[in-house]
Amino acid sequence: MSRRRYYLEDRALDDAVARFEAAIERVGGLHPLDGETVPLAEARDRVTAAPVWAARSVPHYHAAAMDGIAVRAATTAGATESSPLTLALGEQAVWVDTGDPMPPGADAVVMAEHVQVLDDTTVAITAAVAPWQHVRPMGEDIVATELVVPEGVRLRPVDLGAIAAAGHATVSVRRRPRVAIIPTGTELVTPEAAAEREAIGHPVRAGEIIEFNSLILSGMVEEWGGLPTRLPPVPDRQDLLRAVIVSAIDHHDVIVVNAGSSAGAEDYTATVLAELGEVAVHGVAIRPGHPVILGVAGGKPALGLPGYPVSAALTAELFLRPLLYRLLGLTPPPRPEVTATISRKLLSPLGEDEFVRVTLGRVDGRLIATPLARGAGVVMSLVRADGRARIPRFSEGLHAGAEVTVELLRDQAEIESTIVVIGSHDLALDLLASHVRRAGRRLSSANVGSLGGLMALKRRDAHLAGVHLLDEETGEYNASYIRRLLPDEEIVLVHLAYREQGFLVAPGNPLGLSRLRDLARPGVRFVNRQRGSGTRMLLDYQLRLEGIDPSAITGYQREEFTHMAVAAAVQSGAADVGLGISAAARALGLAFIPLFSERYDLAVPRRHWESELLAPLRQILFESAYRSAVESLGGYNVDRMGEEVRV
Ligand SMILES: Nc1nc2c(c(=O)[nH]1)N[C@H]1C(S)=C(S)[C@@H](COP(=O)(O)OP(=O)(O)OC[C@H]3O[C@@H](n4cnc5c(N)ncnc54)[C@H](O)[C@@H]3O)O[C@H]1N2
Ligand code: MOO
Repeated sequence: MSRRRYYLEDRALDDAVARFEAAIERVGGLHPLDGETVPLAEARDRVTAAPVWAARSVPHYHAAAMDGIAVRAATTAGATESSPLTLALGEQAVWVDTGDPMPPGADAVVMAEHVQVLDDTTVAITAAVAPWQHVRPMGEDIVATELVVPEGVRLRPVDLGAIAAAGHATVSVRRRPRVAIIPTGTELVTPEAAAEREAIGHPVRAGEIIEFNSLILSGMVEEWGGLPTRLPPVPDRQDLLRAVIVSAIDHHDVIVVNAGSSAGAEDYTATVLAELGEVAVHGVAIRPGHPVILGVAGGKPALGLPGYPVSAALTAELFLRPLLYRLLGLTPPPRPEVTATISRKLLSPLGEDEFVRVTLGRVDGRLIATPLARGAGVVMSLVRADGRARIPRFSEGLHAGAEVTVELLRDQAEIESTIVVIGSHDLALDLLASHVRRAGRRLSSANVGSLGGLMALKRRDAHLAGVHLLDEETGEYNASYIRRLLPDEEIVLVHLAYREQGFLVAPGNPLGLSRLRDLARPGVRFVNRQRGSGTRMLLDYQLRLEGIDPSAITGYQREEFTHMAVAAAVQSGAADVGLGISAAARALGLAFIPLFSERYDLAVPRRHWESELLAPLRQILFESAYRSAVESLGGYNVDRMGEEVRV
């Protein structure tokens, strides 16, 4: 068996699009789909297939616009507060309500406020009216035959209202492009099957993956106006994949196969599409999304999107979205763009257009773009993204502080209400993000460690930093670092919580570990955190206090980079004990032996601390709802939350 059948191409993005279009032309091209008539109540977001002309006028008769008396304007001349004019009811004046048809001969309405009833047959008016005053003449709103909405409009609620007013009960809209979404991969388990298995104690195993790309892709198709069919995952077998695609071709306008796009032994997408039509492109010089396949199958456009979720979503946006718009007779609208300052250096390979997801927030008047994780498998980078920066293929990247154009993926108003937090990550901060939302703020946090957070404050890239830095000389938290790193800034150091650090051990604590000194016991295998991490500083400080020699600890040299990695080492049995937070123990079902309490603070430049933007946050720190939510995370003490600490 040859594992690598061929090498992927490296087509430039515009060249790839041109080849894809040429292949579609060869099978007859893409034409706007036929119109279909639908009831107005079902037509929201659909695209008009023809102009809508008014079948009648609105209003379709002259209508009183106020409650009062309908009159001939000429008969009211000279009436004022001081010299009222008497009119005979029935002859010169007729009572009308707003919306009533005007009686024959009347051309204006005197508002009830200017009418005094003298007796059953006469009224006095205290104001004159001009012709057509307080009347909505026929056709004021819509004139029969006028254009209500043109062809190619995505119908909004107000459009539907106007179409109904203009005398229609239905509207002709383009048929929605039907898109077959075919996830492939023997390892895929539907979310429903995974939940059922979890419930009966057979959770998904290593190597099995919950199938979620089809949810992302079908949601995107719907947003773009298409009608997705999410097919069940197809195992990696060429005959099965072929059969599913063949049957999908008959009932769909576009075929999307997800995964099996690269050069693995079980990547059949390109082979099958080539059998059923033509592969015009396999491999585009973009990142992520490189192995994308573009072609036709059974006379329909067919795409093989890479399996990694970020790659799948990006290639759908680049190559599928324009197709759907064309089938709807539309040009895809460009996304709104902003210019932002990139907060970190971004290296990008020459030769590829790279699309980097960023978060955005306005700090000191500048829009700051912070790059998110770049891995194509990190779906959370899509969840967190506020925008997407494109690093062109002839660029090697951006230096920190450079200007970058960002396509917006979120409403700009929401971005403007964002509190930017950079620093050490903590669950209490995640909870804070939920609580500030109720006050109309958004908290976006980037995890770069405590020192990184303080450096971000120095560069004015963040509103605040989450920090837990132990001064190993004095045992003091945070203040000395702030004095040293930010000597020119007035920083408010606000206490958030004490959080427990302790041993992460196997359930039941089989080795009976309870004190720091136990790490030096023979036969105990430790797993350490990397130098520079807050947890490592805490360990080294405590070892020194207790006079324990690190070289007596088996495994002291073995370093992991996160709490979760330490917990995983203990869970797998590769180590007996590590130092970390209780949340990591809980996540992997380990036991937790609390040992120390470390202080986690927020460092906030005073001008931000006192800003309108942070006002809700200042308040939330004193609300029992937030405090008790943090406490129920377990392993936190919130007694001094909100206290300002001397720097
Ligand atoms: N030797 C090479 N290996 C890879 C290359 C390459 O050029 N040469 N390209 C890499 C790149 S870049 C990408 S992107 C991926 C694309 O791979 P496939 O399209 O063949 O996809 P899979 O390998 O089947 O899956 C990748 C990854 O994504 C998960 N996945 C797949 N489908 C779904 C789904 N519907 N829902 C959720 N997750 C899904 C899958 O389990 C894998 O973890 O190839 C690289 N390798
Ligand atoms: O090009 Mo792949 O799509 O980066 O992960």
